[in-house]
Amino acid sequence: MITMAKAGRSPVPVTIPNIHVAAYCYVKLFQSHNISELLNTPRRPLHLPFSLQHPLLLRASHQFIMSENTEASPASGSLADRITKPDESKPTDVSDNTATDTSKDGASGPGQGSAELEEPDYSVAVKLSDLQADPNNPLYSVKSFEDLGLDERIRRGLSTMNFRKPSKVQERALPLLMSNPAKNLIGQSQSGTGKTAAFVLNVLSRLDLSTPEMQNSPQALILAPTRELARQIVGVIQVMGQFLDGLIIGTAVPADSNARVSKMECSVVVGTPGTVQDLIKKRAMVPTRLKVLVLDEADNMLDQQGLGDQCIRAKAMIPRDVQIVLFSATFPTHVYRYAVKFAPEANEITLQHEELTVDGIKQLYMDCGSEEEKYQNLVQLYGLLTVGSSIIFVRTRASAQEIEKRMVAEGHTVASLTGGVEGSQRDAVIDSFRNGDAKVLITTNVLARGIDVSTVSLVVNYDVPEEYSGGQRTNTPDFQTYLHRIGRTGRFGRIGVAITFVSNRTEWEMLHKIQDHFQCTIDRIDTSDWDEVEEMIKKTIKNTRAQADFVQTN
Ligand SMILES: Nc1ncnc2c1ncn2[C@@H]1O[C@H](COP(=O)(O)OP(=O)(O)OP(=O)(O)O)[C@@H](O)[C@H]1O
Repeated sequence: MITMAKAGRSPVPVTIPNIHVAAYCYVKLFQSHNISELLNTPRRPLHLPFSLQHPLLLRASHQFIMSENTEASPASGSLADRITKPDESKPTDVSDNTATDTSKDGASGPGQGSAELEEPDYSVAVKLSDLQADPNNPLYSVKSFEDLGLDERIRRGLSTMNFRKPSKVQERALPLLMSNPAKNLIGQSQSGTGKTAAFVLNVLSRLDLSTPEMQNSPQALILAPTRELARQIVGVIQVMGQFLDGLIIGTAVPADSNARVSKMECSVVVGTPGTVQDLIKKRAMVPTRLKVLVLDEADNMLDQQGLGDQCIRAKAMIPRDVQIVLFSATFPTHVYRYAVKFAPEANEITLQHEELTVDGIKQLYMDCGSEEEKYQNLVQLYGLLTVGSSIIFVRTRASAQEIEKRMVAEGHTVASLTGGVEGSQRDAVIDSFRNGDAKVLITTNVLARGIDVSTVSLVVNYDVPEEYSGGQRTNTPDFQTYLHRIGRTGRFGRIGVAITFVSNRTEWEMLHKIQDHFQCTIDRIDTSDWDEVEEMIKKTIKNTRAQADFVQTN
């Protein structure tokens, strides 16, 4: 039996004969978008005898979704119906996916169920503690940070960050990482589930800060694909390690053209592979005391078409017996085969690609009749983009600049960040996005990975992410980049919306391949009624779980 309570009223009993009927109702609620309300207002609780995350309910719901999807025909008037001609558009500009960019330290190319349940006023308060108590959730753990054997000073750092319980990847990875003798690790977990803390906690636990000499000797090296991600990791270490006396952190990212090379006299170095290699060559960094090498976004870092060469060369310059730690949300087969060689005899935490999408991210797509209609739809969405913060991903640097220019000229406040600008300018843009001064950021794949800004409630894929070969588009979806891009929202149990624009048959087909690959549902937004579109998206992104100050309760 399911009992529902409306604010100020007694619970209304609704008899649900079995889990399948409950699942049907659940799915229908989800599809009618009432789920955002269900998950929304804590003042109007819906009491369920089992959690919305109950494994049986989820499995049965999934079966309903799958069966409905296989029966469903494309929405009438949708792009699938309209398009008869192949795409004739061709790229005219360098993308931030190309090898040219990666060599510059940029990221690689990158219902209705039961009538009773239809009540739109009902809602469930889902707290982080509920998510962390559900064995099927990636944030679940049975252990505490104390159980994981972390130093008390490090746990104090975690407390200041309001980390109460580890996530699944932290709980599983930390004992493997911290055991002695140290073993290599290949770790995979969904976006926004706390991989950074997993490797930072291991690094901090392994440092010897007993003498000034050791404090000034790099003992851990963390490599990331972009300066923005490297700087973000430095920020995490600073807060997590704030009670460790003598901890010195060095940032090794490309300097502006006229800047002097600085010496890495620090205990931990975080940087991009090309710059670290340069520093070692110039003896500005002495790697002899390194104990740990971490590659964040490891599949991107080891991809032979991207940063692979630089990482191999950097590894060749450091002691052979370092612990090698590789983390990412994605490990495509061809990179995984290489990763096991890069990190021999590693312990492994891996996932199937069907397990990779994050439940809190509502995936949608929008039919756009043309490239110009994409722009017009983006402008229509502007009010929603600024409810929280949003990131708009485009294919090329030129289109990022062009869209920014047009929107600014029309009086909208937007910023853009691409690999084509100097470091300090990039730092200023990302910092203003992080502190909320800039709420709409137009970017390329350079920011697709790792960037953690909890206020991001909306991601727009202005272009479907696509694989490149020899600098040319291949009409093949870039599954990994899609997942990383949408993962900029829905961080650590929050809720977000990801909208992908499709303007031709090729893009529509790529989107369907993405849906099949991840076995997820990407719903079409009907743009014939913008008020309804706005209402639906607003409900989700105004959800309590979408808020930046998402309260964590025990
Ligand atoms: N145990 C925890 N309790 C509460 N919040 C946490 C915990 N671990 C991590 N977080 C927060 O979760 C957010 C996402 O973490 P993080 O950036 O490490 O994710 P990730 O798994 O590396 O994601 P991505 O694959 O996108 O790089 C961060 O804001 C982080 O502060």
